[in-house]
Amino acid sequence: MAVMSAPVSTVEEAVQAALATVDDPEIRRPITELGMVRSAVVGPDGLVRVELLLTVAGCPLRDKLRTDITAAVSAVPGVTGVEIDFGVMTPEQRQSLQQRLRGGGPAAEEPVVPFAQAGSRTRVYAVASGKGGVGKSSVTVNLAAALAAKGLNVGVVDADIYGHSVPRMLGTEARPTRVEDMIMPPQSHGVKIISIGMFTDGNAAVVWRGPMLHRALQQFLVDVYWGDLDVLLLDLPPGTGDVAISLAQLLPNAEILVVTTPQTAAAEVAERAGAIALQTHQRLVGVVENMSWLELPDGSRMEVFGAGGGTAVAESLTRVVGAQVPLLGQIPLDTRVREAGDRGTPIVLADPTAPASVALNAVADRLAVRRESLLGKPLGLRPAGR
Ligand SMILES: Nc1ncnc2c1ncn2[C@@H]1O[C@H](COP(=O)(O)OP(=O)(O)OP(=O)(O)O)[C@@H](O)[C@H]1O
Repeated sequence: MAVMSAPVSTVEEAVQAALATVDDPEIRRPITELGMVRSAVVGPDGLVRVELLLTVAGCPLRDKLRTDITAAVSAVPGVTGVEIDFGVMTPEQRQSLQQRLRGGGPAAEEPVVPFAQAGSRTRVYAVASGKGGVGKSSVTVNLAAALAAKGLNVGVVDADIYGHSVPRMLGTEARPTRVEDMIMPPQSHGVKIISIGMFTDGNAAVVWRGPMLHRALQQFLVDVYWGDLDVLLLDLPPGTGDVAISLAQLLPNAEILVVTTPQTAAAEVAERAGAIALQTHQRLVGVVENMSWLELPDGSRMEVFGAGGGTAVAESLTRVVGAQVPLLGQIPLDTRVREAGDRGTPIVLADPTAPASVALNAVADRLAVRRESLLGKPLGLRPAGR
């Protein structure tokens, strides 16, 4: 009995379906949806020729695309081999991709910050500290990694003009790529990252004056393709300055998370952060005390930097703003926090059972709650007994 080969159209459909499972590594949407598959032809011998259009010439992720496409298409029954020809999108094709990513509409006249729109479901947290070196960036990257590990879509804007240590702490040296005037953020440990350091060559000390900084921040929020984020964290420079004011203008709905050590001149920090929040009408989501104590081998705690700073800041802020500002957590001093950061894998991922990780995860849990109000929304209740 002759063996019937599957009709070609079916194989072609299956190849299309297989291609639709391949995401562009940067944009994280199916290549078929992005208009990147120019053609996919199945030859009579079962050899599939795919013509793929890259968004930019010399796309660094070309090999990854090749591997992913080959794996997906080879798995289709009837396919004997896969050949991929790479081309590059024309400016028109890139423009139409950009429009598709922006939701169909033409580019707006006025830059629109998606997270500041009324319907935005993204919770925005600006992580601030009174002074440098208290572990603001460490807290930011650990919260980001913890939230991503919980399955949330998370982005981080590293706006710390003095430090920009976020990419290193999250283990990426990748540079963002551009599609027309959209910027694709690198991703690491499931977190999308844009850092002010990615736009300055090497470690060149750049003097960021107010207007320039405002434009940079605006670009990070408007031109970066963040996709649908659940949480956006911003690592602010220490102290209060131009960035805080820009932030308030660009993201009036951002909530401020204050990081302090037990020793910090609590009243002073609280007063300053509180005054800014009052001026800008931003909500203070809470205080994280970092470097709270060092656990000694006998289980006792050594309070290296004193005690009570976090509570004092939270109480003082509560008084200043007239609304409850909670102490969200106390993170112990632990050399593993620094080592994990230096290695590019935050401690919440590298050593999830360490007390510092447990404390950071508990803070992340409190921040993970969706901003959506329940008013007028279906509650999705299940029948009793299920
Ligand atoms: N809980 C902790 N235990 C041990 N080391 C820590 C802890 N938190 C932060 N560190 C270390 O302290 C140093 C300063 O932390 P980090 O860079 O996060 O602070 P920062 O407030 O963001 O500083 P800046 O704003 O000056 O960049 C880093 O080397 C970091 O690894």
